[in-house]
Amino acid sequence: MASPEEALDVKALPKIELHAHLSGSISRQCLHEVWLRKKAAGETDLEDPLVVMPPGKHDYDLKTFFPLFSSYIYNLVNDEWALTYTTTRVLQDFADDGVVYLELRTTPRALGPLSKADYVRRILDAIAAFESSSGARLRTRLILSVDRRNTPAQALEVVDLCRAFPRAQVVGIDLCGDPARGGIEALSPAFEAARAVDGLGMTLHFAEAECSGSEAELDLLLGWRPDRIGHVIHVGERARRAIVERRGMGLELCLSCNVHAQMITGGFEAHHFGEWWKVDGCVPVLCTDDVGVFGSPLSNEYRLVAQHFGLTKDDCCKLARKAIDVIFGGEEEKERLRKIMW
Ligand SMILES: CNc1ncnc2c1ncn2[C@@H]1O[C@H](COP(=O)(O)O)[C@@H](O)[C@H]1O
Repeated sequence: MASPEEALDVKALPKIELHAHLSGSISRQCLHEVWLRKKAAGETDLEDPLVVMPPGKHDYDLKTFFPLFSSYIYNLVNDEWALTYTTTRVLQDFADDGVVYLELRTTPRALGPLSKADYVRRILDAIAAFESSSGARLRTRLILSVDRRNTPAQALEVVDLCRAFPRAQVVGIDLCGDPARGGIEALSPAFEAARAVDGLGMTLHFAEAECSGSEAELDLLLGWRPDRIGHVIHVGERARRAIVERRGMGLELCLSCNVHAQMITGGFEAHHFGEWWKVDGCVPVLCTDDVGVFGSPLSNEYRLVAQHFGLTKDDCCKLARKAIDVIFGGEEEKERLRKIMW
């Protein structure tokens, strides 16, 4: 007889992805293709991505992970063509994995002649082109990220960009980046300004590492009144109570990322998904974070929770559907999802 997890086709299950970083979601094969083209054109001295990030290597910890972007991926995906090519491939990969709604997040970067606003525009163009030509059920909205390294002025620039694009396209703002980087009090004015933007959702990387899990930091972040929080690892009793009391807060939980990056100990069984998934008052959502780095597509995250926490087919379908409550994409999109999600 089939076990409960065998009975569920996790790939065919219509799924919602709410925590995916664009640059971290690009597959190694796709990076390799970008590299091949740039190498042939004499446009890059970088090493082959398949050498820098060998297939099958997923054990990047927080020390080795962030430099992958600043010293490698950002230097390879550094022009309009590469941005469009990689974005389109990321969308195709999510669609192929059965994702029907995606909130993709990215940190606006100026790329040569492209301003940060152009960067956002090119990604939105790629999304529109994909939606009109692919035939996939995937709908994608954008979240703009503030990196913890950003100055207060740069963070305000991200808020301005959020404001400048229609809510049908840019639906939220995020705080991401290396959690070892402190000093985020300086970013408060930006997040307070973001809170005042009509209809803009807010999600924050939250208690990702021990150094970013102090009561002072968590109080500060909760004071910005996020709608969702990501990772939620080093959370003390007080913050846990505050989260539950908010009622309906989305928790973006990234099992494979947390295990492979050794952000938690004890493997999948010890993941805090096990504590949160039955808690009344918040909405845990399975997410991939950086599927290009950690190698686990969203369908696999559902397989993992079935395997390690005994979720039945019905539990998995309910978990997937529950995410509808915390998307930033608006009522019409929620209605569409209610119709197509099992
Ligand atoms: C452990 N997981 C994580 N924690 C914190 N920040 C992360 C992250 N994974 C990715 N990023 C953030 O996303 C950027 C790359 O995508 P974009 O250039 O924005 O598309 C990284 O530079 C990092 O700041």
